[in-house]
Amino acid sequence: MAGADQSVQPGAVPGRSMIILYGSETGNGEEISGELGKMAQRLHFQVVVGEMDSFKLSDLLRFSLAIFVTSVTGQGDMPKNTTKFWRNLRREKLSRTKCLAKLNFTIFGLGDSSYPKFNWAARKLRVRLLQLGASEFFRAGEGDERHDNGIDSAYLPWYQDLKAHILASYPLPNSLTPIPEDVQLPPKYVLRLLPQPIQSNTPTDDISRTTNGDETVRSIPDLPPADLLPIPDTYEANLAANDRVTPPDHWQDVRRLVFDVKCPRQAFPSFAAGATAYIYPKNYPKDVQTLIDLMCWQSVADTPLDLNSQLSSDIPGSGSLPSKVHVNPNSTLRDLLTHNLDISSVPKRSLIRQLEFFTPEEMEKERLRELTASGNEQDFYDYTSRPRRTILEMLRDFPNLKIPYQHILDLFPIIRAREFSICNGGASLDASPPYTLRIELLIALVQYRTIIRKPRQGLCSRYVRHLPTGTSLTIGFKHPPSPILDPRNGEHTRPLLAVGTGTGIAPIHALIQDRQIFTSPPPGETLLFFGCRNEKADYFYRSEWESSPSIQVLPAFSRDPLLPSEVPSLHPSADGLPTAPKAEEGGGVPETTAVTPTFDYDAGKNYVQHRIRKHASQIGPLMQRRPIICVCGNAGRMPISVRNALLDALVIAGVVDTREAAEVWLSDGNNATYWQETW
Ligand SMILES: Cc1cc2nc3c(=O)[nH]c(=O)nc-3n(C[C@H](O)[C@H](O)[C@H](O)COP(=O)(O)O)c2cc1C
Repeated sequence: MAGADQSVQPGAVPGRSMIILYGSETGNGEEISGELGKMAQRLHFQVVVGEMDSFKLSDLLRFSLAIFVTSVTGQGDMPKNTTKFWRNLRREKLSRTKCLAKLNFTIFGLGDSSYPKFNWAARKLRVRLLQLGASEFFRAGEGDERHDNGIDSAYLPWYQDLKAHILASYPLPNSLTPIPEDVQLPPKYVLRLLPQPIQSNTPTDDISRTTNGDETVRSIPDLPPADLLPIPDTYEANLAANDRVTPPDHWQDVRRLVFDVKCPRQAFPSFAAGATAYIYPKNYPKDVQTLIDLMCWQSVADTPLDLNSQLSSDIPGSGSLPSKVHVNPNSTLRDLLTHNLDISSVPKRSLIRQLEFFTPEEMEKERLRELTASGNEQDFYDYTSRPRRTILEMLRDFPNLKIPYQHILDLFPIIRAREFSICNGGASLDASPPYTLRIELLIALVQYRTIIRKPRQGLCSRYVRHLPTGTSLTIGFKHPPSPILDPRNGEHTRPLLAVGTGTGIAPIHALIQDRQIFTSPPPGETLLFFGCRNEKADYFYRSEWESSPSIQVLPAFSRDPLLPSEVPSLHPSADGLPTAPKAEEGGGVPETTAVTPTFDYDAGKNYVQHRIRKHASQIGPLMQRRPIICVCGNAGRMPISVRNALLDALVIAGVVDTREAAEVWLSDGNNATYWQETW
């Protein structure tokens, strides 16, 4: 086993223990927690890393230090895998105690500053821990996805400072020094083969063997196998439609997927607009075979693995496998690589750091070290994220690197479920028996050329592209922490001010259909700003909007030629705004001198924010009737530009006098509900 002799059992110093708890939706927080865990091991801590929900409050007090890492989801909400922990922490009866007085903690938050509630999860958690008497042993850190280098911009310096602080404040005994980076830590999970070769559960008609002289040649199927994995809280779904909704010559392939699901109806309540469905993509058999050949795993690839024995004793409750790895009985290495391990994701720093132990070649070791060295962030970015290089491609660049199959669970990331907003609601959720639920998704397939001119497809996009109708797959649902529409309170009569771009129209469409169920009293009016590229290519649901009298749509086609009358100018007062009567003339729309227009990156273009400013006088009265405001679509600059435009609209329409007052007005839940879902 290459490099295994360098492995050292880190001698944890008695009384030197650390717990790292994370809340994470898409894996960024989990990745950071893993890195912090390795740092703690090198500093001779006995360390435990796990999701917040896998711990009890009392567990915390058994450790000398605790590090919390959490991202944010929804509208400033805690991630799903913190729900139980957070509920316990917030119990009323704890408020009168200092029950965490013995806890020394620090916290790192992951967020996106385009959301109004930036890093709220970490901030809320920190405040509560302090309320309960815990001490902060090191300053809190906050990462921002919007920064040029994403979360790393704040995380990397925070990590370095934290390490130095721990070494200074919790010094090692004189006899010990930190375990150097070039010494391999023992793996957390070690795979073994089952002693008796049993037939793999991979269908033999999928992978047939033919004999070519002495050699056995595997014929590799084109598409991933259809076997379903035993994933808790998921349901079997039948793919009823997989239609391209953009014209074949349009740059983007957008699919409408329809699933018929057999699930207890309470698993998907009515009025669930804002809910998402998640599906698990799979790797393509050819890629899996390439990796097997590269790593010389041919002789073990199809032998069932012993997945029932204790592979890890590290994480309480994790059992034998990492909690997110779901397997069928008698699974093989090939099965794990097909269904569970994300070999086509961009390699993370933690993976690259470990790879040097599996190549005997000094040049390769050096290059791997160089990539993750402090100060080399640009090189790392240029090699990994910029060209969207995959793990498989990276391994090809290091021909002497051979990973022992036993270590793969420790190295490769786990394939995560991909989450999509459900785009239907109301009566359209009813399915014909034997199914109980019909849901629809609108998915833009990810395909592009990178700077190294390689065509790229997202793992899920590639999986969905060729998925035939009639395929059974595993599907799960997530509901927003609080419903957008609460039918008990007559919420449907509130006006809806929706801003959607591209497939961001999905949750808005679901909400509109949910509202249409009501007839007496009927739903409130809907004003929809919809942004897309071309009127003829990606104006989703156009016919529905046009045939519905209670919905007014104001589309912005960013790539279609603008009519001269529509060319937005830089100043909002000249931005095609209707000439407003003076306030004293009874028109209620004041002069616009108080407005500070935001000269966005998009000046001179035709985006939703321009439409919003242009139609400010229409938005004003609607704002005064406690609207539900939904902003959905691409993350990036859109959500901020839209919020700025809405603030301008409040001033232009005379609802408030200044931008500052508009900020206060829009943040007050009594005036409007602001619901943002951008990705
Ligand atoms: C649906 C959704 C909602 C989000 N809501 C917020 C939010 O309210 N505030 C914030 O600061 N970041 C928000 N984010 C950004 C995430 O916190 C950020 O992308 C983070 O890196 C995700 O880390 P994770 O992979 O560990 O979940 C949101 C992201 C998504 C996809």
